Amino acid sequence: MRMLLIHSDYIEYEVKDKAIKNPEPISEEEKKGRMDEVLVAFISVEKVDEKNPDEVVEKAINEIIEVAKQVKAENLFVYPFAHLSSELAKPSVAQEVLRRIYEGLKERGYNVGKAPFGYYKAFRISCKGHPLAELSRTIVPEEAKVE
Ligand SMILES: C[C@@H](O)[C@H](N)C(=O)N[C@H]1[C@@H](O)[C@H](n2cnc3c(N)ncnc32)O[C@@H]1CO
Repeated sequence: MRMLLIHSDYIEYEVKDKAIKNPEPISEEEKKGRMDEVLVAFISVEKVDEKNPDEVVEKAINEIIEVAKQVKAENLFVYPFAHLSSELAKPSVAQEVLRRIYEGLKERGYNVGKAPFGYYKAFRISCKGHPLAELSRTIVPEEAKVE
């Protein structure tokens, strides 16, 4: 899994079109969204994550929370983003992994937003620009680590 973490004044998105055959069903109000004072996690779920989705979900949640504490962000935003890797997991696995990350962050008491899965989206983001405002993380299951 590849994550790009951007501490932002705001993130806003607008759904434009379906990008896969069966995108996540969304309501009218979910076609646009905005969150202010937020740590945005752009996430590409990778093929290697299919070896142990449980583990990568847990690791991703912990990584995001660690950065949220460092930058003192209370709002989090999970953004499915298929552009951080050339070895993407199939959509069904990716959607479930992202859903579990979203739910796990909420369970840990954070205010969490998300962008819909499976669409082309326009988005605007305002990065805060401080030294920890732009971070990336790579997460792989233990068994995928080569000696
Ligand atoms: C396209 C761009 O504007 C938009 N931002 C976009 O990326 N849309 C992606 C994700 O929402 C989702 N998606 C599919 N596979 C994956 C994956 N392995 N990991 C994450 N998301 C995925 O399906 C869409 C098409 O790949």
